[in-house]
Amino acid sequence: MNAALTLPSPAKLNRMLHIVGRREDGYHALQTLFQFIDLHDHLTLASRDDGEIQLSSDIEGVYHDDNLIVRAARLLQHHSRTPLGATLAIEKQLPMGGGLGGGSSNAATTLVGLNHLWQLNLPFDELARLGLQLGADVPVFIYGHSAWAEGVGEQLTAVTLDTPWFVIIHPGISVSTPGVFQDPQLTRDSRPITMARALQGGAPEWRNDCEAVVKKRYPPIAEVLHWLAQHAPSRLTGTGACVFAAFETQQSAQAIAQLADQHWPTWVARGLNTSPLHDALGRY
Ligand SMILES: C[C@@](CO)(OP(=O)(O)O)[C@H](O)COP(=O)(O)OP(=O)(O)OC[C@H]1O[C@@H](n2ccc(N)nc2=O)[C@H](O)[C@@H]1O
Ligand SMILES: Nc1ncnc2c1ncn2[C@@H]1O[C@H](COP(=O)(O)OP(=O)(O)O)[C@@H](O)[C@H]1O
Repeated sequence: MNAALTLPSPAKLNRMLHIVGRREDGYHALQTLFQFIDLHDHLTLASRDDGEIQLSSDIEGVYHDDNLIVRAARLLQHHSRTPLGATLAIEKQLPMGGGLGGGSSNAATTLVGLNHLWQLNLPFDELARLGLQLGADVPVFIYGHSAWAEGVGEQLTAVTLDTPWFVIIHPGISVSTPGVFQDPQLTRDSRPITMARALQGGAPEWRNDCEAVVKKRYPPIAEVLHWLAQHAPSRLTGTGACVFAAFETQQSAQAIAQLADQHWPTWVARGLNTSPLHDALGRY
């Protein structure tokens, strides 16, 4: 194996998420604010000359060929027609299917990392277009900046958000994203707002339109939202299952996290405006 790159693959939060329509293909038009947090997986990538793509570490419950890391590597290999392959290893910290975007982030880190390792020099726009084939949230992880997103999340405008400390709680169950989007009771007609309005923050704009349906379908998530709301405004990220609240200081976040941790897996993480992936890549 040639020299390896080890890169972080961070999580995101949806600070707010509105559903403003439904497209003809059944996908929903969103307005959302994405922010990265300093919680991440680690992906190690090494180039190989035989053209093989191998993920050397398994993720429980995900077949090798279905893994977004493998799919992203194969997609880039095919697109660029490189004769090179890669050996990849993932050290997973982020819970799967928790609304933290771990799978999309892994795909983005793979695309950005292999673009560097294989010396393809493809621009981020091209990687983002490729990444969108793998998941709606991949492009934001490619560009690596907090963003206002529209469409299905692919129309991105970089923004600068406040960077509080977040308490993030996993209610211990997984949410079916298609189930939430198919629910007849889902709010899908929120009035579109401007980015400027969204950036003013605060209620009523900083809400997640998936929350009502998710609470109805998954009582344990309703319980966590209710518990956390006793301490600070609590919100769902993406379609869940994770729930978060923002705190001004690390100490205040840690105090609440200690209480939550007695019942549910809990993390304290700082909000970021640039992705740790891009910070790390700059060091290579
Ligand atoms: C809504 C978000 C916000 O970040 O939720 P999270 O996945 O992060 O929780 C994402 O954009 C989700 O993106 P992603 O996770 O890639 O969604 P997919 O797996 O492609 O979607 C699963 C299914 O949900 C529905 N779906 C998804 C996204 C969307 N904008 N409209 C939809 O209707 C579609 O039925 C789709 O087949
Ligand atoms: N490398 C990967 N990491 C996480 N999930 C993956 C990966 N590859 C495929 N998946 C699949 O994608 C699903 C969504 O994962 P994830 O992106 O973590 O959740 P979410 O979209 O809720 O934030 C997982 O349940 C898993 O089946």
